Amino acid sequence: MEARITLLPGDGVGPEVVHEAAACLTAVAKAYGHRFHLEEALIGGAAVDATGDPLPAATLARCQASQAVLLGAVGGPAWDRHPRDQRPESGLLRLRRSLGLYANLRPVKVHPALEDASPLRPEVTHGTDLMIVRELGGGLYFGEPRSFSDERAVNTLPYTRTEIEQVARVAFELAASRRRRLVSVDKANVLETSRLWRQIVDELAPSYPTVQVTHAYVDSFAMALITRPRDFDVVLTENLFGDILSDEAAVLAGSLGLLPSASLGGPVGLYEPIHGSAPDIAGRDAANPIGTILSAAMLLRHSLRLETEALALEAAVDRVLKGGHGTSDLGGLKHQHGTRALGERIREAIRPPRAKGARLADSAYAWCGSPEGARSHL
Ligand SMILES: NC(=O)c1ccc[n+]([C@@H]2O[C@H](COP(=O)([O-])OP(=O)(O)OC[C@H]3O[C@@H](n4cnc5c(N)ncnc54)[C@H](O)[C@@H]3O)[C@@H](O)[C@H]2O)c1
Ligand SMILES: CC(C)[C@H](C(=O)O)[C@@H](O)C(=O)O
Ligand SMILES: [Mg+2]
Repeated sequence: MEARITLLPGDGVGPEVVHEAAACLTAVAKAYGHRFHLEEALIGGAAVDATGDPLPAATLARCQASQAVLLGAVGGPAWDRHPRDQRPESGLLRLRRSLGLYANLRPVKVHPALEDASPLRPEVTHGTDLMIVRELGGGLYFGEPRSFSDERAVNTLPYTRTEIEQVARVAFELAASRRRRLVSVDKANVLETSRLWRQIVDELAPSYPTVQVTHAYVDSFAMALITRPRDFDVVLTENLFGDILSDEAAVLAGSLGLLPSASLGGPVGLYEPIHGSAPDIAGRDAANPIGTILSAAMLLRHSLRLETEALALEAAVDRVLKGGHGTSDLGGLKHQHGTRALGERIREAIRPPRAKGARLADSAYAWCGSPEGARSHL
């Protein structure tokens, strides 16, 4: 197939990790006989420096004209004092909103080769396989009124029935196609929007009779997530809670650099690692590219509907980790590499279709749960 994919490298380690993931997409295209047209555009601080706008109109137009977007990260100390609409992060938020993306899928798996990479005990983390479904288009990030002065600052946390229902349905569908457990995380003991959230999740539950639904308060859930992660399957939550809980969940996996994400809901999907621009290691060939490479696998699966190719890329990552290869953030692995060398190893591990020993679906990172389930409500 032919596909147009926009690359948004962004800031800090963004260009380094996107470079490796884009090369993986090219390698998949070659192995499987596709033509991917990869075109770069500016976003974030890089775009502010070049144009004064963290999401230039040309970038948005290019994203809208492609089938999928792969983003690295935005932000960094150079832009921290810029006014809000010229901050790199505001460009990313505008992009998510403009593309109509409301469901952010953040899978968290603990790879058997990385059980010693986490500060948590392997008895706790072993076998963890979660899907965090984070609402992405509403809540505190976008709520009005918002204001700032030296004496008083305001943010607002609104949610409408429609916003809650549409993301909750994605989570229910995913749960139905996975291990049929859904935990909805809120703060209904304090927040009105959380009360509505809980009410709507309960209203939807009878339509998904196979799914066992529970509710949890975000404070105690934050503890449960890292003390008994195997108890959870799909985790549904609002925008800010999902942001925080997914970084916390990275501790289970072994590094923030490992976790991918897919943002869905509109005609064009956005794929990005959950980490930021990592200014402390930027430009040193030290960033872990796996989160971005696994995001590229999600892109193949969700936007291009190339499930076998997605599995092939996930299997390549799996094989490289099993061989003891990683970046320096993955403590305990035998062979430590830079970003580029690890990316190259992963590319070389991509197997063409029907290759001997490909065993794609068996890899530790293989998607669990039918993407069709998620699609039916997107
Ligand atoms: N989606 C995004 O673009 C995104 C996400 C989060 C943060 N940010 C922005 O990034 C900037 C830095 O934020 P931060 O430092 O709080 O968070 P961060 O995620 O950039 O970094 C947190 C820690 O994790 C490490 N880390 C992150 N990615 C890594 C990787 N791929 N490999 C190895 N280690 C990795 C970093 O070195 C750092 O020690 C801020 O401007 C923030 O707003 C952007
Ligand atoms: C950079 C920031 C706006 C972003 C968010 O909060 O959504 C990031 O933390 C993320 O997790 O993608
Ligand atoms: Mg975040």
